[in-house]
Amino acid sequence: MSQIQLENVDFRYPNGFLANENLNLVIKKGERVAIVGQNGAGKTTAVKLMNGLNKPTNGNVFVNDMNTKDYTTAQVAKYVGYVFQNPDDQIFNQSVYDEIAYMPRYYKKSEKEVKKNVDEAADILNIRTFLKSNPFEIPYTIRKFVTIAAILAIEPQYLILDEPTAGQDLVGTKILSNLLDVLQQKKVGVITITHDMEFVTENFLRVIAMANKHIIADGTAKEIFSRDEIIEESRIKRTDMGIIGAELGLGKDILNPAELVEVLSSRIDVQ
Ligand SMILES: Nc1ncnc2c1ncn2[C@@H]1O[C@H](COP(=O)(O)OP(=O)(O)OP(=O)(O)O)[C@@H](O)[C@H]1O
Repeated sequence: MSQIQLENVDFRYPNGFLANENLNLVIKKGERVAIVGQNGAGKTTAVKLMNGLNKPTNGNVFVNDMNTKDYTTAQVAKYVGYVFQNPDDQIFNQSVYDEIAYMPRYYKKSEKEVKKNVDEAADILNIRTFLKSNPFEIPYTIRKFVTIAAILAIEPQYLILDEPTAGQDLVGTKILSNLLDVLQQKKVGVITITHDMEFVTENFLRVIAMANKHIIADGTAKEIFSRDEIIEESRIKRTDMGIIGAELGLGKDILNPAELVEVLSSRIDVQ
């Protein structure tokens, strides 16, 4: 069965610090999930469990039918690709082309297939003009797209994005939204860690809120944002439209401008 499953998972770092406690979740093929929550809640630690970079110290993580404990990270990462929060932790090749080609070559694809993977991934991220560039000489935001393309080129079943919109302007954020649409068509699941609630409410139906090592809520964006105790405990912020809606007493689950306008116009009609 194609899914990621965390079953009673704890993760303790080698220094003894317990970063995740009793995590349980299932993410199905093609699902889009946003993981939100306070700094240090354990979000990055948790997603690294999903692609085998971290192995649970208690419980089990399954990717499809593979228990990650029994496989190398490279074997798991073929199915679940993780894009690092900081591109400089990921990039090490001297050209953008070689950086994107690295994993397909690692998996012993022919150069013809490698080129196809590189071109496709570069087109989705709008970075074809940079293929010959040295990745260390291009802007940070483009470097971030290079790292996403490098993981996309593996053709994973799931893509994990860690803070993808950080530092991106409107055009960059639109390229990311377009990426999500392309991945949806290809039935590739997407798991995003983000502090950008506008990005969450515009692109994600399912939201997992974390606080202090735990998953404290798992539901639709509407369910999560309408609950004050979840917002407070996970220290997330409602969207600007959500704040205005709540201040006006129009409810706590308004997510975007269209919903605010809809609620306001229905009130005006009634009067
Ligand atoms: N290698 C490590 N060794 C020990 N502790 C670590 C290590 N990496 C992270 N931690 C600790 O684990 C906790 C969870 O970190 P993690 O990066 O998973 O949080 P996060 O929710 O992703 O935070 P942020 O939003 O700030 O990125 C933090 O207290 C962090 O200091």
